[in-house]
Amino acid sequence: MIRDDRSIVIIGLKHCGKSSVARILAKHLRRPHYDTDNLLEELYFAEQGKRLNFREIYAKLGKQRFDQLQMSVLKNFFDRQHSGGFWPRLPLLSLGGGAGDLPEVGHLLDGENCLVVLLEENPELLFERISATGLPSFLSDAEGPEEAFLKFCRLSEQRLVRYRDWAEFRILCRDRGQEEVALELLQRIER
Ligand SMILES: Nc1ncnc2c1ncn2[C@@H]1O[C@H](COP(=O)(O)OP(=O)(O)OP(=O)(O)O)[C@@H](O)[C@H]1O
Ligand SMILES: O=C(O)C1=C[C@@H](O)[C@@H](O)[C@H](O)C1
Ligand SMILES: [Mg+2]
Repeated sequence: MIRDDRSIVIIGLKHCGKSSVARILAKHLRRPHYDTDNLLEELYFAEQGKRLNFREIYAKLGKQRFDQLQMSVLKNFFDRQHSGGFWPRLPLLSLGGGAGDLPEVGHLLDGENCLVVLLEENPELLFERISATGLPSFLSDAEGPEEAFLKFCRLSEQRLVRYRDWAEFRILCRDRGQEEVALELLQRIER
C-alpha cells in the first residue's frame, strides 16, 4: 500500500509523459502536482520579475545556469517537504527531462522522503514526439535531424543509467496512452 509520508517523483527522458502521467495520478490520489519546469518559471519570475516559459529561460541562460536553477527548485521543494509545508497531502513532482545530467539530483531523491518512479519509452519514439513541436535548445545546435537524433540517443543512454539507479521501480510505457501508463503506475503503488 502506498505510504502517505513520501512524495512521489516521476522521472524519465524528455517527452516520455512525466507531466501528463503525474497530472492524472495526482487526480486519482488527490495529491497536489508540481513540475520542476513550472517551479523554475516561478523562481525565475520571483528573482528577475519577468515571466518567461522554461524553454525561453533555457535559451536565455544556457544549460549551466538552467541546471543551477533546477537544483534550487529541487532543494526548495524538499526543504518545504521537510518543514511540513505540504500539509496535509504530500505532492507528486515531475522532473524536467534534463535532470538526468545532474548527479546531485540523485542525492536529493532519498527513498525515505520520496518514491521515485521511472517512465521508460523507446528513444526513437520520443525523438519523433520531440521533433513534432520543434527541437528544443539542447538539441538545436545539431547540423540536421540525423545528428540531432544521434545526440538525443547518446544523451538518453547516459541519462537512463542515472534514472535506473535513482528509481525504486520503472514502468515500460510501450507506446501506450498516458491514461493506461498512469493506471499501471497506480496499481504498482497501491499493491
Ligand atoms: N504515452 C503517451 N502517448 C502519446 N503521447 C504522449 C504520451 N506521453 C506524452 N505524450 C505527448 O508528449 C508530449 C510531452 O508530454 P509530457 O509533457 O507529459 O512529457 P514530459 O515527459 O513531462 O516532457 P518534458 O521532459 O518535456 O517535461 C505531449 O505532447 C504529450 O501529449
Ligand atoms: O531534456 C532536457 O534537457 C530538458 C527538458 C525540459 O524538461 C527542460 O527542463 C529543459 O528544456 C531541458
Ligand atoms: Mg514535463
